[in-house]
Amino acid sequence: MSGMLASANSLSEALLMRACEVDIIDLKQPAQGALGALPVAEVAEVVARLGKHSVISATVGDLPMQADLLAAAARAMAGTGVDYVKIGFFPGGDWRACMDRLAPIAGRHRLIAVLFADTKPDLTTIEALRGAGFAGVMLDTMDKSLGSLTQLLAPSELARFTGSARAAGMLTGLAGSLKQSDIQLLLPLAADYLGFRGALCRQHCRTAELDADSILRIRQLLGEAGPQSRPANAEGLAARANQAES
Ligand SMILES: O=C[C@H](O)COP(=O)(O)O
Repeated sequence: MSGMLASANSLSEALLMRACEVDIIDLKQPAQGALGALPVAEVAEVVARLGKHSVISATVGDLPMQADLLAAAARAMAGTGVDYVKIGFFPGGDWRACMDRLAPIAGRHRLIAVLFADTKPDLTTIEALRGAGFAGVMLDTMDKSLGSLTQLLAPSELARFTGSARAAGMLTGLAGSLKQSDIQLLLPLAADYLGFRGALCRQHCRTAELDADSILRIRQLLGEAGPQSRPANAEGLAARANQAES
């Protein structure tokens, strides 16, 4: 069984995600890239409003692989109190130096490394990430125009990724323009979570408005995770969101 990570770009989107009972509310600004960041103050506000009852992650942005820059961004985002800080490992730069610089932060906060399937990452990186103290590793896509993760990598390659991450004792996540139809294919891989943004939005456009029915449908396809009954449609959801607000 895999949980559902859903990317939200504001407090109001995060409240909707909570009402839909997603497992991880992932704070990011999709308009600013694959891992576009929200301002630290906005993330802190969402954590203050939802943090007690929700698991929250946040991205640090599409940053170049410069150790000092990444460490400062990770430290600032971790300071908001989010449960997980997601850090993209983009092509170029010195990954080893970045991991070394992030290791002391990983000792105090849960860091998730994001590798990009469309850059053909070397899976031996997973072992190095574990050594640096990262809590998890996720596979996503950098160029959203290339199609979904399942179009870029064969099931055997995805299984090699989730298997390596699990063997390293790390949390595993899969994402990258995933569609509802990808879920059945990915569930046997038993990643800890599947991540979504585009598929939760109108016209499957990751910068567009969220579509509550799509969120609920994906939640349903991933199986019942929470103890409460889940609203079945957008009207039930609106009632739940209003309760959450009050
Ligand atoms: O972390 C998950 C991502 O936000 C996935 O975004 P996407 O479905 O638009 O590729």
